[in-house]
Amino acid sequence: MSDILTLEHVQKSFGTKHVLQDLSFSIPRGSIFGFVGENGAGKTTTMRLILGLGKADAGTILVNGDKVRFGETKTNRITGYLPDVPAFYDYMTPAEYLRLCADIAAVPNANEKIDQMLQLVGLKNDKHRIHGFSRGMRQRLGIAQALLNDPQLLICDEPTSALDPAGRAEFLDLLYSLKDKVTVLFSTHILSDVERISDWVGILHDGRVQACDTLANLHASYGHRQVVMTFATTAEAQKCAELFQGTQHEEAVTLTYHGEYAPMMKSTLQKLLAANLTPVSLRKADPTLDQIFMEVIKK
Ligand SMILES: Nc1ncnc2c1ncn2[C@@H]1O[C@H](COP(=O)(O)OP(=O)(O)OP(=O)(O)O)[C@@H](O)[C@H]1O
Repeated sequence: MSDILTLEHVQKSFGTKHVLQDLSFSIPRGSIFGFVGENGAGKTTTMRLILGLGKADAGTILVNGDKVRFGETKTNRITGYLPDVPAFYDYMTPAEYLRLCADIAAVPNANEKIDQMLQLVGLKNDKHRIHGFSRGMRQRLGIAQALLNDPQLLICDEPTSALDPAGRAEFLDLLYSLKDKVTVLFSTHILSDVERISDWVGILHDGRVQACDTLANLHASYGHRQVVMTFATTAEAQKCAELFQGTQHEEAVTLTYHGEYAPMMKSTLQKLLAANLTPVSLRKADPTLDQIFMEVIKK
């Protein structure tokens, strides 16, 4: 089976508010899946349903082929969870805290495992207590805790939103380093984080996953692919803009294209040579995930 998680026609309302209207998507095993949506789109609600912490009004959720049932924790044996604001006993050292979690979850070879996890997330096994930890260190301790039971699926709810840029970069590198060990589902509204480490993306909007694909396929299906050329003179830029029906701004010309870059650029360069036009710079400008996101949610 290639999908670690499948949601089919999941619905969830709070009173009259239909948060999840018809949610269907799957997460391929081994991927780093970026679950994106605006604030209030329903990302946390979805994660709580996957963990059996909330009750869906309709639909099916399968983790590793097993049905998730509200209040039952069977599927959580293979799931690790990092909540948006992880809570710890601040008076403990990280090793003491992990020891407590390992005891509760009956993790075998706990001492060895705790050392491994602390090393993995870059925390020291020393006397420092959690209350002095930065947010980034807390997130990393949260990952160590979530990985204690060797999960197959790691779920992280907005793990980077409270971190500064350096802490975010560090945390994303850590998530990326887990790629061969565990499938990662992480929610965020920071699209550059998704571009940085995800290979799959699901875009949640209006209670549905509106697009779910590899990042590469989303780039191929949405947005305008563009090439920006600059010339030494505006006269040359104007000639180029006329030749390719591009958009000119002073010495720069933007060309929009469809399909593959290489064949398009070969024929563009041939036409430029034939017209005796020599760009002084040439830049491929593919759409960002922000642009793709805006296009998907406006559909
Ligand atoms: N227990 C609840 N009772 C009532 N409304 C709720 C409850 N939980 C969530 N909601 C509402 O459901 C909607 C989706 O919330 P959710 O926290 O899932 O969104 P989110 O995508 O995680 O947003 P954020 O990025 O702000 O965390 C919000 O409008 C929220 O107010």
